[in-house]
Amino acid sequence: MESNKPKKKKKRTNSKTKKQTKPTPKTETKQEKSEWGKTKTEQQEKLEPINFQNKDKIHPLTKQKFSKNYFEILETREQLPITAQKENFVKLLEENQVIILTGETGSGKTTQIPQYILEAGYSYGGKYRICCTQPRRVAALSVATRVSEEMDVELGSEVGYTIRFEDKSSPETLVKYLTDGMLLREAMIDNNLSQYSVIIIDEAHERTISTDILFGLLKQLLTTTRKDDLKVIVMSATIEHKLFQEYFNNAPHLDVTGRVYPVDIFYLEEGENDYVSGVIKTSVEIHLSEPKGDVLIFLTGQEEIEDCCERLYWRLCDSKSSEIGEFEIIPLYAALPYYEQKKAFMPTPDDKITTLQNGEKKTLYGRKFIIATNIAETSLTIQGIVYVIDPGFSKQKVFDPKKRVESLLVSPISRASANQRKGRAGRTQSGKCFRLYTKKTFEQLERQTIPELLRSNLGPVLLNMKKMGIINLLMFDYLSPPSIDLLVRALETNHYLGGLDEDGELTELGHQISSFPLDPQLAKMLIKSQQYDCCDEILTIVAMLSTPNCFIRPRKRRKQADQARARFIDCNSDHLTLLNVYNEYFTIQKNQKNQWCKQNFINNRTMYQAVNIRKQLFNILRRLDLYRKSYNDYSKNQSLIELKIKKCLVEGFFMQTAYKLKRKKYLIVRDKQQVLVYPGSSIQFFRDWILFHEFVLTERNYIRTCTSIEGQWLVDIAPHYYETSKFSNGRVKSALESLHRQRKSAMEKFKKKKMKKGENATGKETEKETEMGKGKGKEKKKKKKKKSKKEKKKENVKENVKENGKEKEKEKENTKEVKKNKKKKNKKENKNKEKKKSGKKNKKKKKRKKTSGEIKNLLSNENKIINNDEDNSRKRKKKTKKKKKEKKKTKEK
Ligand SMILES: Nc1ncnc2c1ncn2[C@@H]1O[C@H](COP(=O)(O)OP(=O)(O)OP(=O)(O)O)[C@@H](O)[C@H]1O
Repeated sequence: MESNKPKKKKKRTNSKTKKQTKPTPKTETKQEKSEWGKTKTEQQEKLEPINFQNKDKIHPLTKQKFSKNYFEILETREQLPITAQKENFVKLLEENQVIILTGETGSGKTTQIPQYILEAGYSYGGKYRICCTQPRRVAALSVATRVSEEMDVELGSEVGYTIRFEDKSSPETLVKYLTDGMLLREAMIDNNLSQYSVIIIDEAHERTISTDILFGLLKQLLTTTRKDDLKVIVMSATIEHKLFQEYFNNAPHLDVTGRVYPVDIFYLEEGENDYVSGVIKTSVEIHLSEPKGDVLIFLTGQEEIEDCCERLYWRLCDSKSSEIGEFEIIPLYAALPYYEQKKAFMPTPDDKITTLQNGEKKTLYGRKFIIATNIAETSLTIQGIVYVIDPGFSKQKVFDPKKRVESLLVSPISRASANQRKGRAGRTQSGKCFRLYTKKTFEQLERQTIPELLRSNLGPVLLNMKKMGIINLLMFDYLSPPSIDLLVRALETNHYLGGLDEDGELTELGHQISSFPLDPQLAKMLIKSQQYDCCDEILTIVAMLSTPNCFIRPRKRRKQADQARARFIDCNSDHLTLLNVYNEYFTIQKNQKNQWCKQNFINNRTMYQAVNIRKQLFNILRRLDLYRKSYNDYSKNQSLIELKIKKCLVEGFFMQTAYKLKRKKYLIVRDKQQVLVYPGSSIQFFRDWILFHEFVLTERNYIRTCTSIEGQWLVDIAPHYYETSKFSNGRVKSALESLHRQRKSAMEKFKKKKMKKGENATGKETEKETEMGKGKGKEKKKKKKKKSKKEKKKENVKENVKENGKEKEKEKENTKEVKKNKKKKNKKENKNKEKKKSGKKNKKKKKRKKTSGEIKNLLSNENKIINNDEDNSRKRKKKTKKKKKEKKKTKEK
């Protein structure tokens, strides 16, 4: 991975073309033929080929001498099967707008095609870029690194990459590798993708949501705004090219045959039940008996990989053979930070030579075992990989639009995936692929992976599509159209969330949500956090939720791990437990963090990643002017902030709630699915209402990462979602009805108290009552508000908690009821007069008792906030006064 090329100290001076570094869209292009497949534009006549094989051996871009490394790599590049097709490809590109390119794994598509396009002049003297998408971050990064070496330039200059939370490109960049998700995000800002002259969609067989939406978007651009000056190439080793040819108006197909090194495939004779044990057994056999070469193993997820790493380590150590070669076991999955992922590309341990009992000398090979998810399945070349072990499974997203639940299921891979996995061997030398299933099983696998668009929750991507200017989502030209159910559900959830208005148009909130590379629920939580005065805490929680589980629970030390974890636990909330972990981690000194993680059974990598993500999210929040430092100090005022945090969680996740049936057994609110709280949850007090982050489908239905909430918050924060008319009869409906009733009476009482206070202040109680009843007291009320500072504060806090406009509705309802209950009120008011006489202190106590006893819901919590806020502000004022006095004294002295 690491470049052997000596690092340049000085920046090179740019050639003439370099002056036009910042790519700008070409606006004046005259088209001779606008028909697809055969276009020749004015631009194409202006192609400026770049000659990398000039006689002077001077680099055409850097204007420096080529390095030695360049020529060495050039030799291997020239042996790639794609080299024979170079001229053919360039000619096809000249004549067509779209090309479908297929070719064996390792034939040179990803690394060579962008270079051919650049050499042919499609950067138009540096005005345009060529980009190549990858479904995975690690692939984008490693391929960009390789191509920068092949082109003999620094990574980040002429060749760069952009992945989520990381951009290594510059205005000089001519060839850019980026994830398909990042290209989509770019399309949200620049709908025409005008900086690119050629867009390559690589690994098209993966059919990720982003790739599929890009297909539709590019097709639209090719017939409208970019019909004259954009070219698209669709590439893969394993696609059904005809499907793409038809979709892109009979675009030509170019197939690159042949590969450099062969790969032998081995199947099991009988199926393997426990594939992880199968992997360990095969790995040990390879290490003990196979010739030199590293091993790449495919498993389904982080936990499985970490577990397998540990088991394989002990199995190799316990190996009966007296001596074995050095070995290193390296995990590789998406959540690892880059410096950890890079270990997969580091050199293999050295061989050892041992003398056998009969005096013979034997070489014990050093070996690397890389245990990866399917992030290593496509585009990657890891030098030294000779053996691939493929158990035939991966985790796949499955969304049920009726139940509204998305889960990751361990499922059999497709034949296309199996061939990609095999293709990770035989890239720099010949290889072997051990499939831990029978040949018959292989033949029964699906040909292609089912497109993600057909089996995922489209909610997160929908706002992005809107932002890209796709007006009618139902009529969008999908390569494989998703079901109406999926689309309607996505529209509906975004509408409930407030991202889309009644007409399906993006709201201001929707625009803000789509600015975050997050699920809309998480983004909304972040946006709303300012309102609840807990930006810092929510930033941390969102960052922690965007990383894998931070708690480690090794098989042999589970008890110790659980004891260590207990320190962080919040008995009512997994979210707050995560916050506790992060807060403590943050206070630990940098050089002691690793040790602290070990002691506390916390995954250091996860924490490192959370810190990084938090920084990025903080920057976005600040850029949108939505960040406000949390006013209260969490460590000092925990219960108040916890309340605010929980309400803020409800702002994002009010659609993911459940109602208690039995202890750990809940019913998902809208969909009536019975679920259990995940066994590892921190929650110990199982309240009536619970909010969850994830639905996990294993042999049972679980909800994971939960927080106990007050039901009243749901009807207060999302009354539109919790309208009882939307629920069928049952427990949940009757619980909600009772919540709505409580809410009404709570508001009524709240109103009354407000009124009473006002009346007490002026001594004209009955007058106000009647005026309020008639709805004429607004102006007088405003004047009184000005008089009373305390009341003002209360209202500010209350406004924060309520949703826009809801308060007005509540007031209307209340004024109607005030009329009806006039007589009752008068009686109570008389009682209150008596209470006032009995002194202020008693009065306060009684009020608190009354509210806590009668209203367990929102109102009591609001009052708590108000009271706490008041107390805090009083304390603060006292403190500042004291400080001022002290300062004065010191000055006087
Ligand atoms: N980092 C690297 N180190 C050494 N050789 C490499 C590296 N990357 C690529 N190669 C060489 O370049 C060849 C072509 O790689 P490339 O990724 O372009 O193939 P591909 O056709 O796109 O394969 P796939 O379909 O698997 O993505 C590899 O087979 C390998 O020989």
